[in-house]
Amino acid sequence: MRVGVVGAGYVGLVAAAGLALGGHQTVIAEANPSRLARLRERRAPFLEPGLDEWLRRAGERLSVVSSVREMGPRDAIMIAVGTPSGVSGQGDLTQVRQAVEEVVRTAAPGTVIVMKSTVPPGTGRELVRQYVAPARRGLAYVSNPEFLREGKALHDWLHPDRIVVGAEEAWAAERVAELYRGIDAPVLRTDITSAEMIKYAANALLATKISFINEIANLCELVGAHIDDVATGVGMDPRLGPHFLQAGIGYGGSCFPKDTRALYFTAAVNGYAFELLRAVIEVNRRQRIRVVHRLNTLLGGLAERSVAVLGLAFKPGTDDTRESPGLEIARTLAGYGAKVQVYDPAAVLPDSGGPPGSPVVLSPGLVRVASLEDAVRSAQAVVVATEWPEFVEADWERLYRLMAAPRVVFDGRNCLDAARLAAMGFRYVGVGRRVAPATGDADVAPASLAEGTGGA
Ligand SMILES: NC(=O)c1ccc[n+]([C@@H]2O[C@H](COP(=O)([O-])OP(=O)(O)OC[C@H]3O[C@@H](n4cnc5c(N)ncnc54)[C@H](O)[C@@H]3O)[C@@H](O)[C@H]2O)c1
Ligand SMILES: O=c1ccn([C@@H]2O[C@H](COP(=O)(O)OP(=O)(O)O[C@H]3O[C@H](CO)[C@@H](O)[C@H](O)[C@H]3O)[C@@H](O)[C@H]2O)c(=O)[nH]1
Repeated sequence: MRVGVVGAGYVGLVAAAGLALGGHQTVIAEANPSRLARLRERRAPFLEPGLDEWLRRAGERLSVVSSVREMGPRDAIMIAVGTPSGVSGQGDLTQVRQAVEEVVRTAAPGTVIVMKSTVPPGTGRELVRQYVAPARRGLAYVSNPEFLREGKALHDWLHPDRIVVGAEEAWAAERVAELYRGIDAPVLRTDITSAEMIKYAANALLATKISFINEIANLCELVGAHIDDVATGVGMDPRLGPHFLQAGIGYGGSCFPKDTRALYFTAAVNGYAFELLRAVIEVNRRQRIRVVHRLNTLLGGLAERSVAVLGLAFKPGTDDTRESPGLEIARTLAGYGAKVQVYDPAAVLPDSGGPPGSPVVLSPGLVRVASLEDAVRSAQAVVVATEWPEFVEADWERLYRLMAAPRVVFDGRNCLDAARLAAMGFRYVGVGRRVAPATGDADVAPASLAEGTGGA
């Protein structure tokens, strides 16, 4: 088939490369000049393991243009543009509206418009009414939400749990299912609005699991239970499952924060107060503040204290810093007068042009440094915000020597060996984790259990 893709973000680019490798003649339109330049060199404009290789392998079957009108006639055009949070938390549909308008204006009769962007339930119906139906050119609109994860996007493209196709016309749904020929996954046919809702409900439920386990972890600290064992035991029930029960400083990224807010907003404008989702969002916000509260207690204040924050990417395996917990915590600490050094092996900050080779001052009191050692040197406390292997496998004895007293390690991802670090003399603090007191250091466990547990 001749396929077009609008927008070369994670979803658009992975889809375009995947469709080309699946045998479709694919053209991708990207409006951002720097992203476009990278694509023309067959390089992905962001970190996604294996994607450069896919772009090379796609060869002639994948071409790159700067706008929708250069695409030529297509059987299907996928829209994969951004849907960020608007000022009130609603899904900002500016890019989507513009893309749909361009497609409707230029597409050949009979083109199927495939919505890959995450748009609030009800959006597709409105777009059809406003743009697609009045064009009267036999265009069809299909909702086809995407469930891939950053860092594992190629695997997820090839092995999706399901392909959701929300359509009014059977021929259009069949054409979309045909795009995925060769991919072994169940195809779920629904109406447009239900397909849109599936995407939000899935993300909201995953976010709920995270906030739930974080609240259980906070409670573990108060009653003296160990979240690692609790999560393992809970996850052994197949009705609950072991996934998304990792306690820590909460979820970040380009999807969960904005999609939970957008669903909450959609409920609100439809006259429904989605209380459970409100709590999920609030718990996630507090989880980040708790770190600041805990350090404030353990360091006897924050002003002039030296803190290293390790991890700016919202999770390992990506360079994406959208809604990064580490970045927010670092900014908050600096705002309270701490001297904060941040380090991340891959993260790209939009305003500083990428990973630095030398220290970059991000704002007063907040410096991004180029190595783990530089970050922790003279730091009184370290916050592990992203569980990069470089941090998990670090020589913590060496880091101990570089740091200054009281050598607090706040393990925001529960990814370090708590007992080992405590035995080395660190003041280890996890999220819902009990630490056995090291010999001769009996205050480690009570301190990590007793302080900062009030829901900041
Ligand atoms: N990032 C993910 O892991 C993920 C996973 C599933 C779903 N989604 C959803 O997919 C959508 C895209 O998110 P993303 O993170 O992949 O992308 P993104 O927001 O990083 O990038 C979107 C791209 O579209 C381009 N663009 C916007 N309007 C355009 C136009 N008219 N013509 C050409 N290019 C245009 C922008 O320049 C930008 O490069 C969002 O709705 C998101 O919620 C994202
Ligand atoms: O048990 C867990 C699991 C995840 N996280 C955090 O949750 C965030 C999101 O993680 P993940 O889901 O792996 O990353 P994304 O790439 O944002 O993918 C999510 O968001 C995408 C965009 O909608 C969806 O397509 C995916 O299915 C959905 O997993 C990250 O900050 C993680 O650190 C936790 O705190 N605890």
